Amino acid sequence: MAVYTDINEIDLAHFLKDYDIGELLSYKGIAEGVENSNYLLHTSTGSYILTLYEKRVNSNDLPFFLGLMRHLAGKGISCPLPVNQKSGSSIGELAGRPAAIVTFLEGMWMRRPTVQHCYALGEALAGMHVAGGDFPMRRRNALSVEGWRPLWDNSKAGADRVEPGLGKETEEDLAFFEANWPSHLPHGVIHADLFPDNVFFLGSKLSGLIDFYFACTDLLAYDVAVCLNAWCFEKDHSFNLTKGTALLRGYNSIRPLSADEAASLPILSRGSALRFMLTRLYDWLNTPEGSLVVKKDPMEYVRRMRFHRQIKSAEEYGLALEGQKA
Ligand SMILES: Nc1ncnc2c1ncn2[C@@H]1O[C@H](COP(=O)(O)OP(=O)(O)OP(=O)(O)O)[C@@H](O)[C@H]1O
Ligand SMILES: N[C@@H](CCO)C(=O)O
Repeated sequence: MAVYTDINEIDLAHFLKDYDIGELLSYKGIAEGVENSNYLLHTSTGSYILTLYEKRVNSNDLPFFLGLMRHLAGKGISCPLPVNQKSGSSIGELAGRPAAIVTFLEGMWMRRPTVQHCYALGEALAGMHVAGGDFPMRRRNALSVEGWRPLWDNSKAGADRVEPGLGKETEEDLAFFEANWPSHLPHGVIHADLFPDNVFFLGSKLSGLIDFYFACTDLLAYDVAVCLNAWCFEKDHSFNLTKGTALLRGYNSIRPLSADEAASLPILSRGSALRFMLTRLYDWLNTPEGSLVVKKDPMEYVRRMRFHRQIKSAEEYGLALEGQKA
C-alpha cells in the first residue's frame, strides 16, 4: 500500500486549522497509487483528498500541477479542485512533506474498460486538451525523448536479465526516436499518464480525471498515444481495434487530429510504449524487495513496442483517415 508518510490526528487537526473546510471527523490512508501518500478526509463540510508529496515529485512543480487542476476545473473539466488555505495558498506542509487538499471525486476506475469507456475517455482527453489551450504555465516533459537516455543509462546493465536481447533492442529504438521524433506537432497541456486507474466512471459515464502529477507541456497527440497503449490492449497483449476506433472517434469528435498528427501516431505510440517500459524497468531493477512501490511489468510494454514497430498507418489503430484535416 502506498502510504509512505504516517500522520496522526493531532498533527492533521492542527494542519486543517489553516483551511476553511470544517472540523475533522475521520481520515484514512488510501492503498492505491505509487507516487505519493494519499488520505481520504471526512470533515463537517464533506470529503476531501489529502496528498503528501513524496520525493519523486519536485515541489517546484506543484504550482503547475495544482494551477492546472484549478484551470481545468474552472473550464468545466471534472477533475479535483485544489482547496486553498485561508492564506490563499494551495500548498501547505505536513509531516515534513509538501501537502495539498483537493476535492473528492465520486466514481471508480475500470479494471476492464469497455469500448464505451474508450470512447468516453477519448472525448475527455480531447476536452482536456482544448480546455488546457489557454493555461499560461509551462512545464517541460522530463519523460519525453531527451529524458529517455538518462533513464536507460541507469537500467541498461540489467536489461538483458529481464529479457535477453532487450539491451540491443532498446538502444536501437532510442537512436531511432532521437533522430525521428516529430517535435513539430501541436503542443499544449498533456496529462501524460492517463491510464485507466486515473479515470473515474459512475456506471458508463466518465465522472472525472485524477493524478495530474506527470502533466506537462508536450505534443497533444503523444497523450493520445499514451492512451492507446494504456486502454486498447487486452490481457493477452493483443491490440483491440474496436477499442482503438472508439477512443480515436471520441477524441476526434472534440478535437480532430491533424493529418500530421495522424501520420505520427505509430511513432508516438511506439515512443510512449518505450517511456513506460523504461520507468517500469528502472523500478523493476532498482526497487528493493519489501518496498511499498508496486512494481509493474516492463515486458507488457516491450510487447507493445514490438507491436507498434509493425504499424504503418494510424488506420491500423482504427483512425478513419478520410475525416482528417490537412
Ligand atoms: N480527487 C480524488 N477523488 C477521489 N479519489 C481520489 C482522488 N485523488 C486520488 N484518489 C484516490 O487515491 C488513489 C491514488 O491517487 P493517485 O493516482 O493520484 O496517486 P499517486 O500516488 O500519484 O499514484 P500513481 O501515480 O501511481 O497513479 C486513487 O486511485 C483514488 O482511489
Ligand atoms: N501508469 C504508469 C505508472 C504510474 O505513473 C505505468 O503503468 O507504468
